Amino acid sequence: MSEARRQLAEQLAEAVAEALRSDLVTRQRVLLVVSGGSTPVAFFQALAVQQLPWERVDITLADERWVSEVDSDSNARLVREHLLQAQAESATFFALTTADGTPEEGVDTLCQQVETLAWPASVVVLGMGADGHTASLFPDSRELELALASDDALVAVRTPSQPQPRITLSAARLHQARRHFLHITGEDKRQVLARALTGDDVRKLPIRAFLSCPLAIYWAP
Ligand SMILES: O=C(O)[C@H](O)[C@@H](O)[C@H](O)[C@H](O)COP(=O)(O)O
Repeated sequence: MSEARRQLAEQLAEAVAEALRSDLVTRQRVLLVVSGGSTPVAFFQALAVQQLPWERVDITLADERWVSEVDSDSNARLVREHLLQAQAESATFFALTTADGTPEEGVDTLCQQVETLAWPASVVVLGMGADGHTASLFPDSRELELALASDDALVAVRTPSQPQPRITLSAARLHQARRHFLHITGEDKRQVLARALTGDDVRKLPIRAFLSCPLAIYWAP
């Protein structure tokens, strides 16, 4: 990893930890929503060693691949291996899968259970793909319009560009947060973000759904 990306991960971890500490002054419990993929690993590792009352922190995912938690593609596995460690080990993690065979079968149960978390989230940390997707709001997904419009907390998603079915927090639920961060790296994603900032069709670049509210963009080359 480049020094710039390591510094970015550290700075994002410090900002997220400070946001959680600030909300913990007035709230008994707080919620952190994180994204999966490959970018967050260094951020997770830097956040895990931050000093704060992690036993009062709920953590869940912005989205999940509908796979077993032992699968290398599992975002829950990524969180358990890199974030629920060190000081952050005592946080409460809410995974976005059930024993059901498909997200369509599990989504209603998860929609009920997810309400037990400390909404509105103190922090949502979004990633972004080269196609402008964020969470599992994919431009080529049949469920994109539903996920952009639904008031449900979670939506089951299938998309040709991804090997597994997915479940995602809806845009509405992702918007229900006090702070939003976008964590991206590299020139390709910088160019996609630049396009997203200049256009308005959210169906082509779903990250646009989060460009009309304050968004702290953490980018490094
Ligand atoms: O489940 C996921 O894949 C993530 O939640 C997804 O939205 C991710 O943030 C982007 O795909 C970027 O992924 P990378 O960090 O691997 O580029």
